[in-house]
Amino acid sequence: MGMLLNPLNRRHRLRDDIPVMPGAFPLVGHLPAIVCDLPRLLQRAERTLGSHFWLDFGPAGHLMTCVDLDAFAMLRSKDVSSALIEEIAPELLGGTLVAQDGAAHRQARDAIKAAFLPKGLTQARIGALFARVIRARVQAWRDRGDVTILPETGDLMLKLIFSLMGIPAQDLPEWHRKYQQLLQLIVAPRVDLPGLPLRRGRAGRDWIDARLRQFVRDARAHAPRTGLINDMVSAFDRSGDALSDDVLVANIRLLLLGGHETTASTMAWIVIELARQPVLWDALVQEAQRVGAVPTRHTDLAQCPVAEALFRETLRMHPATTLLPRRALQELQLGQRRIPAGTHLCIPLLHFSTSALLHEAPDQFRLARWLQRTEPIRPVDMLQFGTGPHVCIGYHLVWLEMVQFCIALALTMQKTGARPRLLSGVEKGQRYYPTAHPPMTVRIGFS
Ligand code: HEM
Repeated sequence: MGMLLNPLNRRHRLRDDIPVMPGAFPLVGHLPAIVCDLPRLLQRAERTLGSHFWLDFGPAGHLMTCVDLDAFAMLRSKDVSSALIEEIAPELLGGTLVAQDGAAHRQARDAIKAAFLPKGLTQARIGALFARVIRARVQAWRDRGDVTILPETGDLMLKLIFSLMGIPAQDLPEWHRKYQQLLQLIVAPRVDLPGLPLRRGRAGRDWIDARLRQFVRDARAHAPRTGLINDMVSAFDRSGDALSDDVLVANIRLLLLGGHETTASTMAWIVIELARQPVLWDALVQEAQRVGAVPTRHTDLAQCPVAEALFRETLRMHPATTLLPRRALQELQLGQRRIPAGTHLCIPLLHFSTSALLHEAPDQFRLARWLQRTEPIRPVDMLQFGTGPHVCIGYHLVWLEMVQFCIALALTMQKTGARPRLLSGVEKGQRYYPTAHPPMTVRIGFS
Protein backbone atom coordinates (compact mmCIF):
# COMPACT_ATOMS: atom_id res chain seq x y z
CA MET A 1 0.00 0.00 0.00
CA GLY A 2 1.24 3.52 -0.81
CA MET A 3 2.15 5.89 1.98
CA LEU A 4 0.09 9.00 2.71
CA LEU A 5 2.54 11.33 0.98
CA ASN A 6 1.82 14.10 -1.49
CA PRO A 7 2.66 12.73 -4.99
CA LEU A 8 2.92 16.29 -6.32
CA ASN A 9 5.72 17.20 -3.92
CA ARG A 10 8.77 15.34 -5.20
CA ARG A 11 11.31 18.12 -5.19
CA HIS A 12 14.51 17.41 -3.25
CA ARG A 13 15.34 20.42 -1.09
CA LEU A 14 17.87 21.19 1.62
CA ARG A 15 17.46 23.25 4.81
CA ASP A 16 20.68 24.04 6.67
CA ASP A 17 22.30 21.57 4.28
CA ILE A 18 20.08 18.72 5.52
CA PRO A 19 17.57 17.06 3.12
CA VAL A 20 13.85 17.71 3.50
CA MET A 21 11.68 14.60 3.11
CA PRO A 22 9.61 15.02 -0.09
CA GLY A 23 5.86 14.28 -0.05
CA ALA A 24 4.60 16.98 2.36
CA PHE A 25 1.04 18.28 1.87
CA PRO A 26 0.17 21.98 2.23
CA LEU A 27 -0.82 22.87 5.87
CA VAL A 28 -0.53 19.34 7.30
CA GLY A 29 2.92 18.48 5.94
CA HIS A 30 3.87 14.85 6.60
CA LEU A 31 1.37 14.51 9.47
CA PRO A 32 -0.88 11.99 7.65
CA ALA A 33 2.10 9.63 7.19
CA ILE A 34 3.48 10.39 10.68
CA VAL A 35 0.13 9.52 12.29
CA CYS A 36 -0.72 6.44 10.20
CA ASP A 37 2.55 5.01 8.94
CA LEU A 38 5.49 6.32 10.98
CA PRO A 39 7.71 3.19 10.89
CA ARG A 40 7.68 3.06 7.08
CA LEU A 41 8.11 6.84 6.81
CA LEU A 42 11.24 6.73 8.99
CA GLN A 43 12.63 3.72 7.11
CA ARG A 44 12.06 5.33 3.73
CA ALA A 45 13.57 8.62 4.85
CA GLU A 46 16.66 6.87 6.24
CA ARG A 47 17.07 4.73 3.11
CA THR A 48 16.71 7.63 0.66
CA LEU A 49 18.11 10.61 2.63
CA GLY A 50 20.44 9.19 5.30
CA SER A 51 20.47 9.59 9.07
CA HIS A 52 19.39 13.27 9.23
CA PHE A 53 16.28 14.65 7.51
CA TRP A 54 13.53 17.21 8.04
CA LEU A 55 9.95 16.12 8.62
CA ASP A 56 7.11 18.63 8.30
CA PHE A 57 4.74 18.51 11.30
CA GLY A 58 2.20 20.89 9.72
CA PRO A 59 1.23 23.58 12.25
CA ALA A 60 4.25 22.66 14.45
CA GLY A 61 6.66 23.34 11.56
CA HIS A 62 9.73 21.38 10.44
CA LEU A 63 11.63 19.17 12.90
CA MET A 64 15.10 17.84 12.10
CA THR A 65 14.83 14.12 12.69
CA CYS A 66 17.96 12.14 13.45
CA VAL A 67 18.03 8.33 13.50
CA ASP A 68 21.62 8.21 14.75
CA LEU A 69 21.80 6.89 18.35
CA ASP A 70 23.48 10.17 19.35
CA ALA A 71 20.01 11.71 19.16
CA PHE A 72 18.83 9.52 22.05
CA ALA A 73 21.86 10.50 24.13
CA MET A 74 20.98 14.14 23.40
CA LEU A 75 18.01 13.78 25.78
CA ARG A 76 20.53 13.93 28.62
CA SER A 77 22.21 17.09 27.36
CA LYS A 78 21.84 20.57 28.85
CA ASP A 79 22.17 21.91 25.32
CA VAL A 80 18.64 20.94 24.35
CA SER A 81 15.39 22.47 25.65
CA SER A 82 11.91 20.99 26.15
CA ALA A 83 10.21 24.38 25.73
CA LEU A 84 9.30 23.38 22.17
CA ILE A 85 6.71 20.98 23.67
CA GLU A 86 4.79 23.96 25.06
CA GLU A 87 4.83 25.64 21.65
CA ILE A 88 3.46 22.49 19.99
CA ALA A 89 0.71 21.90 22.59
CA PRO A 90 0.26 25.19 24.51
CA GLU A 91 -3.30 24.54 25.69
CA LEU A 92 -2.57 21.10 27.15
CA LEU A 93 1.02 21.21 28.29
CA GLY A 94 1.70 24.92 28.86
CA GLY A 95 3.08 25.53 32.38
CA THR A 96 3.71 21.81 33.01
CA LEU A 97 7.05 20.34 33.96
CA VAL A 98 7.43 18.29 30.76
CA ALA A 99 7.91 21.58 28.87
CA GLN A 100 10.34 23.17 31.34
CA ASP A 101 14.12 23.14 31.72
CA GLY A 102 16.65 23.62 34.48
CA ALA A 103 15.69 24.86 37.95
CA ALA A 104 11.96 25.36 37.23
CA HIS A 105 11.73 21.79 35.95
CA ARG A 106 13.67 20.36 38.87
CA GLN A 107 11.61 22.16 41.46
CA ALA A 108 8.29 20.89 40.10
CA ARG A 109 9.61 17.37 39.42
CA ASP A 110 11.23 16.97 42.83
CA ALA A 111 7.93 17.66 44.53
CA ILE A 112 6.06 15.04 42.51
CA LYS A 113 8.55 12.26 41.96
CA ALA A 114 8.69 10.76 45.47
CA ALA A 115 5.00 9.80 45.31
CA PHE A 116 5.73 7.76 42.15
CA LEU A 117 8.77 5.86 43.37
CA PRO A 118 8.21 2.32 44.73
CA LYS A 119 8.38 3.59 48.33
CA GLY A 120 5.77 6.31 47.77
CA LEU A 121 3.47 3.97 45.88
CA THR A 122 3.79 1.29 48.58
CA GLN A 123 3.12 3.77 51.39
CA ALA A 124 -0.02 4.97 49.62
CA ARG A 125 -1.09 1.29 49.13
CA ILE A 126 -1.61 1.89 45.42
CA GLY A 127 -0.92 -1.76 44.55
CA ALA A 128 -3.85 -3.07 46.62
CA LEU A 129 -6.17 -0.40 45.22
CA PHE A 130 -5.18 -1.23 41.63
CA ALA A 131 -5.40 -5.00 42.13
CA ARG A 132 -9.06 -4.65 43.17
CA VAL A 133 -10.02 -2.48 40.21
CA ILE A 134 -8.13 -4.62 37.67
CA ARG A 135 -9.53 -7.93 38.98
CA ALA A 136 -13.11 -6.61 38.77
CA ARG A 137 -12.57 -5.43 35.20
CA VAL A 138 -11.05 -8.64 33.79
CA GLN A 139 -13.77 -10.62 35.53
CA ALA A 140 -16.33 -8.51 33.65
CA TRP A 141 -14.51 -9.26 30.37
CA ARG A 142 -14.70 -12.97 31.06
CA ASP A 143 -18.41 -12.73 31.82
CA ARG A 144 -19.06 -10.78 28.61
CA GLY A 145 -17.01 -13.16 26.47
CA ASP A 146 -15.64 -10.54 24.08
CA VAL A 147 -14.57 -6.89 24.15
CA THR A 148 -13.29 -4.12 21.89
CA ILE A 149 -9.97 -3.94 23.61
CA LEU A 150 -8.65 -0.36 23.27
CA PRO A 151 -11.76 1.46 24.56
CA GLU A 152 -11.84 -1.08 27.42
CA THR A 153 -8.24 -0.56 28.48
CA GLY A 154 -8.72 3.21 28.04
CA ASP A 155 -11.63 3.14 30.44
CA LEU A 156 -9.80 0.93 32.93
CA MET A 157 -6.71 3.15 32.91
CA LEU A 158 -8.76 6.27 33.45
CA LYS A 159 -10.41 4.65 36.44
CA LEU A 160 -7.01 3.66 37.83
CA ILE A 161 -5.42 7.05 37.37
CA PHE A 162 -8.40 8.87 38.88
CA SER A 163 -8.51 6.57 41.88
CA LEU A 164 -4.74 7.03 42.26
CA MET A 165 -5.30 10.75 42.56
CA GLY A 166 -7.99 10.22 45.19
CA ILE A 167 -10.99 11.29 43.10
CA PRO A 168 -14.09 9.80 44.76
CA ALA A 169 -15.67 6.89 42.85
CA GLN A 170 -19.11 8.50 42.60
CA ASP A 171 -17.63 11.50 40.74
CA LEU A 172 -15.88 9.39 38.09
CA PRO A 173 -18.55 9.56 35.31
CA GLU A 174 -18.51 13.37 35.35
CA TRP A 175 -14.69 13.44 35.39
CA HIS A 176 -14.68 10.99 32.51
CA ARG A 177 -16.90 13.29 30.41
CA LYS A 178 -14.82 16.37 31.16
CA TYR A 179 -11.60 14.51 30.46
CA GLN A 180 -12.85 13.42 27.01
CA GLN A 181 -13.63 17.10 26.38
CA LEU A 182 -10.13 18.09 27.49
CA LEU A 183 -8.61 15.62 25.01
CA GLN A 184 -10.11 17.61 22.14
CA LEU A 185 -7.33 20.12 22.75
CA ILE A 186 -4.89 17.64 21.22
CA VAL A 187 -6.41 18.00 17.77
CA ALA A 188 -8.18 21.36 18.05
CA PRO A 189 -7.46 23.81 15.21
CA ARG A 190 -6.70 27.24 16.66
CA VAL A 191 -10.14 28.66 15.93
CA ASP A 192 -12.02 29.78 19.03
CA LEU A 193 -15.76 29.69 18.28
CA PRO A 194 -18.66 28.19 20.26
CA GLY A 195 -19.08 24.46 19.60
CA LEU A 196 -15.61 24.00 18.08
CA PRO A 197 -13.05 21.68 19.71
CA LEU A 198 -10.84 24.49 21.07
CA ARG A 199 -13.75 26.08 22.99
CA ARG A 200 -15.03 22.71 24.25
CA GLY A 201 -11.55 21.50 25.16
CA ARG A 202 -10.85 24.66 27.14
CA ALA A 203 -14.17 24.30 28.97
CA GLY A 204 -13.22 20.72 29.95
CA ARG A 205 -9.78 21.84 31.08
CA ASP A 206 -11.21 24.72 33.14
CA TRP A 207 -13.68 22.36 34.85
CA ILE A 208 -10.90 19.89 35.70
CA ASP A 209 -8.52 22.61 36.86
CA ALA A 210 -11.19 24.12 39.16
CA ARG A 211 -11.77 20.70 40.80
CA LEU A 212 -8.05 20.03 41.14
CA ARG A 213 -7.58 23.46 42.72
CA GLN A 214 -10.22 22.54 45.30
CA PHE A 215 -8.41 19.22 45.97
CA VAL A 216 -5.18 21.11 46.54
CA ARG A 217 -6.90 23.50 48.96
CA ASP A 218 -8.54 20.58 50.79
CA ALA A 219 -5.21 18.80 51.04
CA ARG A 220 -3.64 21.95 52.51
CA ALA A 221 -6.47 22.13 55.03
CA HIS A 222 -5.78 18.46 55.85
CA ALA A 223 -9.27 17.37 54.85
CA PRO A 224 -9.61 13.58 55.10
CA ARG A 225 -8.97 12.56 51.51
CA THR A 226 -6.51 9.95 50.41
CA GLY A 227 -4.60 9.63 47.17
CA LEU A 228 -1.43 10.95 45.67
CA ILE A 229 -2.66 14.55 45.46
CA ASN A 230 -2.44 14.70 49.25
CA ASP A 231 1.07 13.24 49.25
CA MET A 232 2.26 15.64 46.56
CA VAL A 233 0.82 18.71 48.27
CA SER A 234 2.54 17.75 51.52
CA ALA A 235 5.82 17.22 49.66
CA PHE A 236 5.47 20.62 47.99
CA ASP A 237 4.78 22.35 51.27
CA ARG A 238 7.69 20.64 52.99
CA SER A 239 10.08 21.60 50.20
CA GLY A 240 10.48 25.21 51.33
CA ASP A 241 10.12 26.45 47.73
CA ALA A 242 6.31 26.26 47.86
CA LEU A 243 4.96 26.28 44.33
CA SER A 244 1.84 28.20 43.40
CA ASP A 245 -1.45 26.35 43.16
CA ASP A 246 -1.49 27.02 39.40
CA VAL A 247 1.76 25.11 38.94
CA LEU A 248 0.51 22.23 41.06
CA VAL A 249 -2.80 22.05 39.22
CA ALA A 250 -1.17 22.11 35.76
CA ASN A 251 1.18 19.30 36.79
CA ILE A 252 -1.54 17.13 38.30
CA ARG A 253 -3.41 17.55 35.01
CA LEU A 254 -0.20 16.45 33.25
CA LEU A 255 -0.15 13.29 35.38
CA LEU A 256 -3.72 12.47 34.34
CA LEU A 257 -2.76 12.94 30.69
CA GLY A 258 0.64 11.23 30.84
CA GLY A 259 -0.70 8.19 32.62
CA HIS A 260 -3.72 7.45 30.51
CA GLU A 261 -3.38 6.90 26.75
CA THR A 262 0.17 5.55 26.96
CA THR A 263 -0.74 2.83 29.43
CA ALA A 264 -4.10 2.06 27.75
CA SER A 265 -2.26 1.47 24.48
CA THR A 266 0.40 -0.75 26.08
CA MET A 267 -2.20 -2.82 27.93
CA ALA A 268 -4.25 -3.30 24.74
CA TRP A 269 -1.13 -4.43 22.85
CA ILE A 270 -0.32 -6.92 25.62
CA VAL A 271 -3.75 -8.54 25.19
CA ILE A 272 -3.38 -8.56 21.40
CA GLU A 273 0.07 -10.22 21.59
CA LEU A 274 -1.26 -12.80 24.09
CA ALA A 275 -4.16 -13.52 21.73
CA ARG A 276 -2.02 -14.00 18.64
CA GLN A 277 0.78 -16.00 20.28
CA PRO A 278 -0.64 -18.93 22.27
CA VAL A 279 2.79 -19.88 23.65
CA LEU A 280 2.97 -16.54 25.46
CA TRP A 281 -0.40 -17.13 27.04
CA ASP A 282 0.61 -20.62 28.19
CA ALA A 283 3.81 -19.28 29.79
CA LEU A 284 1.88 -16.51 31.53
CA VAL A 285 -0.81 -18.86 32.87
CA GLN A 286 1.87 -21.14 34.27
CA GLU A 287 3.50 -18.22 36.07
CA ALA A 288 0.16 -16.90 37.37
CA GLN A 289 -0.72 -20.33 38.78
CA ARG A 290 2.64 -20.52 40.49
CA VAL A 291 2.34 -17.10 42.19
CA GLY A 292 -1.37 -17.64 42.85
CA ALA A 293 -2.35 -13.99 43.48
CA VAL A 294 -2.01 -10.54 41.94
CA PRO A 295 1.14 -8.87 43.33
CA THR A 296 0.58 -5.60 45.18
CA ARG A 297 4.10 -4.37 45.98
CA HIS A 298 7.21 -3.73 43.90
CA THR A 299 9.11 -6.23 46.00
CA ASP A 300 6.73 -8.95 44.71
CA LEU A 301 7.43 -8.21 41.05
CA ALA A 302 10.56 -10.37 40.91
CA GLN A 303 8.22 -13.37 41.28
CA CYS A 304 6.67 -12.55 37.89
CA PRO A 305 9.47 -12.52 35.28
CA VAL A 306 7.21 -13.65 32.43
CA ALA A 307 4.68 -10.86 33.04
CA GLU A 308 7.52 -8.35 33.30
CA ALA A 309 9.12 -9.60 30.07
CA LEU A 310 5.74 -9.36 28.38
CA PHE A 311 5.43 -5.74 29.45
CA ARG A 312 8.96 -4.84 28.31
CA GLU A 313 8.83 -6.66 24.98
CA THR A 314 5.35 -5.32 24.14
CA LEU A 315 6.49 -1.78 24.81
CA ARG A 316 9.67 -2.37 22.79
CA MET A 317 7.68 -3.53 19.75
CA HIS A 318 4.88 -0.98 20.25
CA PRO A 319 6.27 2.07 22.04
CA ALA A 320 3.41 4.36 23.05
CA THR A 321 5.48 7.55 22.79
CA THR A 322 7.16 7.48 19.40
CA LEU A 323 8.77 10.90 19.00
CA LEU A 324 10.14 13.54 21.37
CA PRO A 325 10.60 17.19 20.32
CA ARG A 326 13.48 19.35 21.55
CA ARG A 327 15.17 22.62 20.60
CA ALA A 328 18.95 22.94 20.27
CA LEU A 329 20.17 25.70 22.58
CA GLN A 330 23.75 25.56 21.28
CA GLU A 331 25.34 24.35 18.08
CA LEU A 332 25.35 20.54 18.44
CA GLN A 333 27.36 17.67 17.06
CA LEU A 334 24.82 15.01 16.18
CA GLY A 335 26.32 11.95 14.52
CA GLN A 336 28.35 13.19 11.57
CA ARG A 337 26.76 16.64 11.44
CA ARG A 338 26.89 20.06 13.10
CA ILE A 339 23.40 21.31 13.88
CA PRO A 340 22.91 25.07 14.30
CA ALA A 341 21.63 26.51 17.60
CA GLY A 342 17.86 27.03 17.50
CA THR A 343 17.17 23.93 15.36
CA HIS A 344 13.97 22.07 16.22
CA LEU A 345 14.75 18.41 16.73
CA CYS A 346 12.69 15.24 16.61
CA ILE A 347 14.07 12.27 18.53
CA PRO A 348 12.45 9.11 17.13
CA LEU A 349 12.13 6.73 20.11
CA LEU A 350 10.20 4.35 17.85
CA HIS A 351 13.21 3.98 15.56
CA PHE A 352 15.59 3.12 18.40
CA SER A 353 13.13 0.80 20.10
CA THR A 354 13.07 -1.43 17.03
CA SER A 355 16.65 -0.86 15.88
CA ALA A 356 19.01 -3.65 14.90
CA LEU A 357 21.82 -1.63 16.52
CA LEU A 358 20.30 -2.33 19.93
CA HIS A 359 18.44 -5.60 19.50
CA GLU A 360 19.08 -8.90 17.78
CA ALA A 361 16.23 -9.73 15.35
CA PRO A 362 14.41 -6.53 16.35
CA ASP A 363 11.23 -7.42 14.42
CA GLN A 364 10.68 -10.60 16.41
CA PHE A 365 8.68 -10.67 19.63
CA ARG A 366 11.00 -12.54 21.99
CA LEU A 367 10.40 -12.84 25.73
CA ALA A 368 13.79 -14.54 25.96
CA ARG A 369 15.64 -11.23 25.52
CA TRP A 370 14.36 -10.26 28.96
CA LEU A 371 14.11 -13.65 30.63
CA GLN A 372 17.66 -14.67 29.80
CA ARG A 373 19.46 -11.42 30.50
CA THR A 374 21.81 -11.36 33.43
CA GLU A 375 22.75 -7.66 33.56
CA PRO A 376 20.46 -4.98 35.09
CA ILE A 377 18.13 -2.86 32.96
CA ARG A 378 20.05 0.03 31.33
CA PRO A 379 18.61 3.35 30.09
CA VAL A 380 18.54 2.09 26.46
CA ASP A 381 16.54 -0.97 27.59
CA MET A 382 13.75 1.33 28.76
CA LEU A 383 14.16 4.04 26.15
CA GLN A 384 10.40 4.02 25.55
CA PHE A 385 10.24 6.10 28.75
CA GLY A 386 12.83 8.64 27.56
CA THR A 387 16.07 9.31 29.45
CA GLY A 388 17.80 12.14 31.28
CA PRO A 389 16.09 14.79 33.41
CA HIS A 390 12.66 14.20 31.83
CA VAL A 391 12.63 10.40 32.04
CA CYS A 392 9.06 9.24 32.69
CA ILE A 393 7.87 9.75 36.26
CA GLY A 394 5.33 6.95 35.83
CA TYR A 395 7.83 4.15 35.03
CA HIS A 396 7.54 2.26 38.34
CA LEU A 397 3.79 2.66 38.38
CA VAL A 398 3.47 1.32 34.81
CA TRP A 399 5.68 -1.66 35.61
CA LEU A 400 3.54 -2.52 38.64
CA GLU A 401 0.19 -2.09 36.90
CA MET A 402 1.17 -4.01 33.76
CA VAL A 403 2.43 -6.99 35.77
CA GLN A 404 -0.70 -6.85 37.94
CA PHE A 405 -2.85 -6.77 34.83
CA CYS A 406 -1.12 -9.76 33.19
CA ILE A 407 -1.38 -11.91 36.31
CA ALA A 408 -5.02 -10.91 36.98
CA LEU A 409 -5.97 -11.68 33.37
CA ALA A 410 -4.33 -15.11 33.42
CA LEU A 411 -5.75 -16.07 36.85
CA THR A 412 -9.27 -15.00 35.93
CA MET A 413 -9.41 -16.59 32.47
CA GLN A 414 -7.77 -19.87 33.37
CA LYS A 415 -10.44 -20.60 36.02
CA THR A 416 -12.82 -21.51 33.18
CA GLY A 417 -10.14 -22.53 30.71
CA ALA A 418 -10.73 -19.36 28.66
CA ARG A 419 -7.94 -17.69 26.67
CA PRO A 420 -7.78 -14.47 24.63
CA ARG A 421 -8.52 -14.88 20.90
CA LEU A 422 -8.16 -12.31 18.16
CA LEU A 423 -11.54 -11.71 16.49
CA SER A 424 -10.43 -9.02 14.02
CA GLY A 425 -7.35 -7.83 12.12
CA VAL A 426 -4.77 -5.49 13.65
CA GLU A 427 -3.00 -4.36 10.51
CA LYS A 428 -5.28 -1.49 9.51
CA GLY A 429 -5.92 1.46 11.79
CA GLN A 430 -2.76 1.57 13.95
CA ARG A 431 -1.76 5.09 14.99
CA TYR A 432 1.69 6.42 15.86
CA TYR A 433 1.21 10.07 16.86
CA PRO A 434 0.64 11.97 19.15
CA THR A 435 0.30 8.72 21.14
CA ALA A 436 0.70 5.38 19.37
CA HIS A 437 -2.04 2.79 19.74
CA PRO A 438 -3.48 -0.35 18.12
CA PRO A 439 -6.60 0.02 15.94
CA MET A 440 -9.65 1.26 17.90
CA THR A 441 -11.78 -1.59 16.58
CA VAL A 442 -9.73 -4.71 17.50
CA ARG A 443 -11.99 -7.24 19.18
CA ILE A 444 -10.79 -9.91 21.57
CA GLY A 445 -12.81 -12.95 22.56
CA PHE A 446 -12.29 -14.87 25.82
CA SER A 447 -13.33 -18.49 25.38
C1 HEM B 1 3.52 2.92 28.98
C2 HEM B 1 3.33 4.03 29.62
C3 HEM B 1 4.15 5.28 29.50
C4 HEM B 1 5.05 5.65 28.55
C5 HEM B 1 5.50 4.86 27.31
C6 HEM B 1 5.56 6.95 28.92
C7 HEM B 1 6.53 7.64 28.22
C8 HEM B 1 7.09 8.84 28.63
C9 HEM B 1 8.19 9.51 27.97
C10 HEM B 1 8.88 9.04 26.69
C11 HEM B 1 8.47 10.62 28.68
C12 HEM B 1 9.60 11.63 28.39
C13 HEM B 1 9.10 12.91 27.78
C14 HEM B 1 10.21 13.84 27.37
O1 HEM B 1 11.38 13.54 27.61
O2 HEM B 1 9.90 14.87 26.77
C15 HEM B 1 7.54 10.68 29.78
C16 HEM B 1 7.50 11.70 30.72
C17 HEM B 1 6.53 11.78 31.69
N1 HEM B 1 5.62 10.82 32.05
FE1 HEM B 1 5.34 9.05 31.13
N2 HEM B 1 4.93 7.35 30.07
C18 HEM B 1 4.07 6.37 30.47
C19 HEM B 1 3.27 6.37 31.61
C20 HEM B 1 3.19 7.38 32.51
C21 HEM B 1 2.39 7.37 33.72
C22 HEM B 1 1.55 6.20 34.20
C23 HEM B 1 2.54 8.59 34.32
C24 HEM B 1 1.95 9.12 35.60
C25 HEM B 1 0.91 8.73 36.20
C26 HEM B 1 3.45 9.37 33.50
C27 HEM B 1 3.85 10.65 33.76
C28 HEM B 1 4.87 11.31 33.10
C29 HEM B 1 5.31 12.64 33.44
C30 HEM B 1 4.76 13.53 34.54
C31 HEM B 1 6.35 12.95 32.55
C32 HEM B 1 7.17 14.23 32.48
C33 HEM B 1 8.44 14.08 33.27
C34 HEM B 1 9.34 15.29 33.14
O3 HEM B 1 9.19 16.06 32.19
O4 HEM B 1 10.21 15.44 34.01
N3 HEM B 1 3.82 8.60 32.42
N4 HEM B 1 6.72 9.57 29.75
